[in-house]
Amino acid sequence: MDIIASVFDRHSKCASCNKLFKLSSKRRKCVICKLLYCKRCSVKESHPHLGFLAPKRYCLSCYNEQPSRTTKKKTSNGQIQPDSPMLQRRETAAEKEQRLPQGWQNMVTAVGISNEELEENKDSIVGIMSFMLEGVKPMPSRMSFDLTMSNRVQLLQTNPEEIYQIIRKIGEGGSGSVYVVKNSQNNETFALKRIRPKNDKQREEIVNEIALTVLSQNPNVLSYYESYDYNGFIWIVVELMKGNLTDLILDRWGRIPENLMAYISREVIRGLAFLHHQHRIHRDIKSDNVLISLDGKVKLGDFGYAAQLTTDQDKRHTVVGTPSWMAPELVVGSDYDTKVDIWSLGIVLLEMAEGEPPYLRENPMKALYLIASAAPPRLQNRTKWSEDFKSFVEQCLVKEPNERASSDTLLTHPFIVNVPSDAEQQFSRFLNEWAQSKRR
Ligand SMILES: Nc1ncnc2c1ncn2[C@@H]1O[C@H](COP(=O)(O)OP(=O)(O)OP(=O)(O)O)[C@@H](O)[C@H]1O
Repeated sequence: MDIIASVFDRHSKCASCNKLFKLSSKRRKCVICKLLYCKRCSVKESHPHLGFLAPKRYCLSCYNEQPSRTTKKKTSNGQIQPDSPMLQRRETAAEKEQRLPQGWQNMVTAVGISNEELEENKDSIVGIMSFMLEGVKPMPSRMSFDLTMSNRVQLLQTNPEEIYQIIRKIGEGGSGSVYVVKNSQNNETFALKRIRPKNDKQREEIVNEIALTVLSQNPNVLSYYESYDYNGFIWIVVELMKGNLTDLILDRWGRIPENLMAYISREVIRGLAFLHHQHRIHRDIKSDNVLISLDGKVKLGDFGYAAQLTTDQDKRHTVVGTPSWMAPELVVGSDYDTKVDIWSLGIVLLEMAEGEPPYLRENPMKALYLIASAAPPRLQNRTKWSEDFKSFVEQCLVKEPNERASSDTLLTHPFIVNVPSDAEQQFSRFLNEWAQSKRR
């Protein structure tokens, strides 16, 4: 009997309050410090998927010490190791609110929620907002990114011309030609980019471009279908668009209504925010790489210069891109990050308003010198444009990258928040009228 009692009626001391409690199972142990705690001095947390089948218990101090983002776990021998998201302490509404970008309230009122409703339901609205802006992925290591890349890029070795019939050539890029093609199996049309790599390095760059396109699939990024490695060429099949923003700008600059410029900017920033959340830089944002379709869609294309930041290399310093759109920190060879895309977006806005980027007519060397040394460019005609538009451009074109707005912050700027709800249809009508006028 004594033996049975000792098994079923063992008592232990709580490591926090010293109270004796009945030890019925190991679940009284804090999973972090491994000491025993009574019910009052510990927290039981359910597994997000397995629920009560796999709960974990933490003592209050280990539970509260967990920083919500980079949670670390103490092992029994006192070492610190990265932890699973499950161990993260739940953030309070006030903490969540602190993480929201400046001006988030504008975003809420823009979707028709009044200030009174916002005050009344602040906690739940803050919860929704922080969920929407969630999605910032942890930065991968070089090794894990290379592994993901090699798993996701598949180059078919068969002849693509057995499936894709070339209809006509769209254009010629620096690296290859782009064609409209028709898939003979389903009669759908696509764009096909055909490149003949000159050497192994260029081949590697093309595979990098494909990988970053594949990994960046989003409604504001050109859709990717498949690629082939056949007959000395790399063939990349992507969604067919009407053309690029440059074509529209060359014809209609200064006459694109401001609300449509805001819509185009919003779509570009949505694509950028998605890339930036994954610590990816496009590095060649310019009107040529913003593709548009007659149904009003706006997508980022050409990932030829895109780069993935990793824990091994969280900044870049290689000077790549197209001179007039390059950010000052990139031009001077300093370390740079995702903020270079924001500068380039500011230049795209100047293109839409004024027809071309600053310094386009200068010798490229002089252009780079001016970007680095002159005051940031601004919209020339100060009376023609709204305060919101001018302020938006100014927030993109800040020379100091740390002071330049991020893609998340720009999404909450009034210029973007006030984009009309039918802007996509308006843009589609505008493009169709433009296409018709060109046909005449
Ligand atoms: N998916 C697509 N749908 C429609 N047109 C496209 C598509 N992709 C590219 N184009 C057009 O084809 C032309 C050549 O594109 P490409 O990306 O090769 O040019 P590029 O940007 O000059 O190239 P690179 O940056 O490699 O020098 C451009 O006019 C571009 O707008």
